[in-house]
Amino acid sequence: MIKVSVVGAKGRMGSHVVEAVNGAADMQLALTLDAADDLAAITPENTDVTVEFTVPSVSLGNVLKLAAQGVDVVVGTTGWTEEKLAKVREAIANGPRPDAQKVFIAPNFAISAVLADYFAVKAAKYFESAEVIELHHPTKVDAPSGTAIHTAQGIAAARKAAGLGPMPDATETDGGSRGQVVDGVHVHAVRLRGLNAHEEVLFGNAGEQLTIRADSFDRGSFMPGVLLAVRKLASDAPAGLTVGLDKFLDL
Ligand SMILES: NC(=O)C1=CN([C@@H]2O[C@H](COP(=O)(O)OP(=O)(O)OC[C@H]3O[C@@H](n4cnc5c(N)ncnc54)[C@H](O)[C@@H]3O)[C@@H](O)[C@H]2O)C=CC1
Ligand SMILES: O=C(O)C1=N[C@H](C(=O)O)C[C@H](O)C1
Repeated sequence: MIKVSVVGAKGRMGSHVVEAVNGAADMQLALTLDAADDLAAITPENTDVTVEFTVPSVSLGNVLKLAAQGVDVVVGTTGWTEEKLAKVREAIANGPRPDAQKVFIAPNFAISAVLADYFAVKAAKYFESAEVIELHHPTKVDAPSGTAIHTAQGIAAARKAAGLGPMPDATETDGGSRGQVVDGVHVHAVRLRGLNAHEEVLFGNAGEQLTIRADSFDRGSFMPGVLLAVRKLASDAPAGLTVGLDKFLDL
């Protein structure tokens, strides 16, 4: 049995994870923590893998504490930057299990979103223009979504590797309508009651367009990916920091 603790257990995602772990025949729920609880309660003795879904402002601190306690972590919380990832690598290197500690961070656990991201990176070098639109429930605290940032970064890297220059854009005045620019890719965020988590990647050439769209209608859509990551960390995932569910899929 894989002993799984959940941090952020009272939240929208955390409560789904608790339910999913309880429903998994090979897992046993260990501790469920939320804000104000002490992470020191989670140890390698009572927990094989901790799942962390909290808020971007606290997630790095949580992961650093858990790494210092030698606990393996699956992280779904957004807000990760290269600087924050570097701190996680440092915490692993300075922690009690530098050669065995595993931390896994995924911007998105839904297979539809992971594939959309993967296909977008593949398509990027064939198009002059690319923009990302993400659409979410209005209770989401961050914009743009972690997934949209990840997709834009992937598109930008693929364009750069293919030797593509900046995208055509004659905008001279912008009151904010062109969205946030992530590595040269415009990212737009919609917040609308009734939505859950959705992303569209638009690619354009003269006279043609490709649209890649992923829709998560229900938070249950993230759970197979979360459980897959827990199982991978408890078995053959490499030690160190791994980012992206695509690393655990046969793509
Ligand atoms: N990677 C993925 O597939 C997905 C990622 N997310 C991300 O997961 C995060 C959480 O999203 P939701 O569950 O919708 O948010 P939420 O606001 O419903 O839940 C957050 C929970 O974290 C708790 N919390 C706050 N500070 C804490 C602390 N210091 N220690 C422990 N718990 C603390 C809150 O009390 C709350 O229960 C967001 O960053 C969101 O973007 C959401 C859906 C899918
Ligand atoms: O807050 C959410 O809901 C989601 N957050 C993640 C993100 O920011 O990419 C994943 C998914 O889009 C749902």
